[in-house]
Amino acid sequence: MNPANQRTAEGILFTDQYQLSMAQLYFRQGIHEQMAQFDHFYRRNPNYGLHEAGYCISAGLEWLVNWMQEVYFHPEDLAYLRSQRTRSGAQMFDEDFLAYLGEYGNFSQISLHAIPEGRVVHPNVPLSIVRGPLLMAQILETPLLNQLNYQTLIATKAARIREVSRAALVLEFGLRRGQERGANAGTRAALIGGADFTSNVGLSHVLGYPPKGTHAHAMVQVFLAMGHSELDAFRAYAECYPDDCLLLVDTVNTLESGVPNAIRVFEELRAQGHTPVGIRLDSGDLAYLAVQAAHMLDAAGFAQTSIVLSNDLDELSIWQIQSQIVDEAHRHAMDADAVIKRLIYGVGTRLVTSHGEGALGGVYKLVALQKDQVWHPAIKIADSPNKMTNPGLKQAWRLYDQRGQATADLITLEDEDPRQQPQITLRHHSDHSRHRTLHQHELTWIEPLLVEVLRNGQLVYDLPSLDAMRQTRIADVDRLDTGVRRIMNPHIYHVSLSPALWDLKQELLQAMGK
Ligand SMILES: Nc1ncnc2c1ncn2[C@@H]1O[C@H](COP(=O)(O)OP(=O)(O)OP(=O)(O)O)[C@@H](O)[C@H]1O
Ligand SMILES: O=P(O)(O)OC[C@H]1O[C@H](OP(=O)(O)OP(=O)(O)O)[C@H](O)[C@@H]1O
Ligand SMILES: O=C(O)c1cccnc1
Repeated sequence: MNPANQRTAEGILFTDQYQLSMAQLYFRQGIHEQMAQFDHFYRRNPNYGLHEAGYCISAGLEWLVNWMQEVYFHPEDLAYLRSQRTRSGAQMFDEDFLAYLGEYGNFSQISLHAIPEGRVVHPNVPLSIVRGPLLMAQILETPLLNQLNYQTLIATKAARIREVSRAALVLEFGLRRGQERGANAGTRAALIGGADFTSNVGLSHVLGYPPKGTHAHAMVQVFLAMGHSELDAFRAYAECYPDDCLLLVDTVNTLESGVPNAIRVFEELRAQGHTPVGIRLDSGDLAYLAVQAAHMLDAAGFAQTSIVLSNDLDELSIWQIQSQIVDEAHRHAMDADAVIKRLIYGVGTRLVTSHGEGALGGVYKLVALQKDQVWHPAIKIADSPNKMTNPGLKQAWRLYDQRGQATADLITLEDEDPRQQPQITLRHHSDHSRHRTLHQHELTWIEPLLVEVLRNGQLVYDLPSLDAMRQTRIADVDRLDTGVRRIMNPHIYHVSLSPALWDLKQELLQAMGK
């Protein structure tokens, strides 16, 4: 794509045609500046092939906000819209509408509340709430969903990989397999969700993180093709990077050639006063080979070296590898924890492509419209109770029990504050027979989840650093019951409605004859 086209495709036209069609209709009706509120939420946790996840990790907000602050209808965007024709050949978008977009077609009147990046989030809870003139709030639907859905999906996958990897480091290796440039967003989300570092150089630079990496089979193959040996290749690498020497040992034969050659080179480095970093295994039975290699490295006095494992890994294979390592280590009278602690998982394809579940189904629904200065709640009727939206202006809260563990999320109307209520009733979002009551003394903390991010287009929130987002994620995951954290068959975390919100929903449904 040439740079001019790229700006057009990634600017304000990074939306669906129907948003623009509706925008013109609102303009024609004279309701385009009527204030509207849309909630963004998802209905179920991703299912990565091991049953639904127990939670998600929110991500993508900073990039969305940056985008919203940058884009507007450039003259060439308007010229393109001017060139669009209806079936009868008439101009699709009228001049007065285009002139309006030219003057007001930006997000400077939009206010945004959102759950910060790195936080644990749950189905049906508004992750972001957009309030602003109907026309621009409508156009925002597609780009907001695009950015928040993907990064949240990948951050969640990374959190699951983090969960099973325990003390081992996780490196994100997915750039070559990601969905083209979207892989950059995937890298960022993976770092928020659980990867410790990435091999993606550009993104590491953008985020202020050191990129990490080893070497590929190609380097050893080059030496072999030139009539040299694997040992020559390793020596050349060690000479180039004496203090960063991490060798891929499976090009020829892992245990017969790769590991012994690496040990020879490590001994040479040690003799010169350098500390070798480790080896990488990229094929075969990674648990068996990791323990065998650890045994050989220990015997040669390199117990501190790392062992990187890669090859189509995901949370399930890592889980299996960790458990097999316990057995393999036992067989060699080795300390399994010590082996696991020196492991580094390089995870690419299955992380950035979210293997098992290719998309997060986040939606953006109109929940209120202002008329004559008064907000009127809106609801979307659906055949399935699960698909009915929660109407009105809202806030979301997290309730922590006596142990400080998150026990439920509660969605209330905007003017409700459960912190002021002696007892809190939690209603199931669709089943009227299911509710429970909590008293304040049963809780240690009631936390509002949404923060104000944009007020009339102005940033009013201190965007946290990547480190801060990761600390947030670690603290939030720690406050989940272990049952909710499980990577398969997790406990269902309760997301409830306040009685006032429940009543409003019922009122609207009845008014619509449901
Ligand atoms: N101990 C293990 N437990 C669970 N999965 C593993 C284990 N070791 C490797 N795997 C996974 O098994 C899959 C295939 O391993 P396999 O042994 O066929 O790799 P390979 O020999 O490198 O084959 P290929 O050359 O086709 O990549 C990979 O996804 C790898 O991550
Ligand atoms: O398996 P992933 O989780 O996607 O991790 C990234 C993979 O990319 C590389 O393989 P590739 O076959 O592309 O090149 P190589 O010659 O370096 O092995 C690397 O060896 C990993 O196996
Ligand atoms: O540095 C590595 O080992 C690496 C980087 C990208 C993909 N696979 C491996």
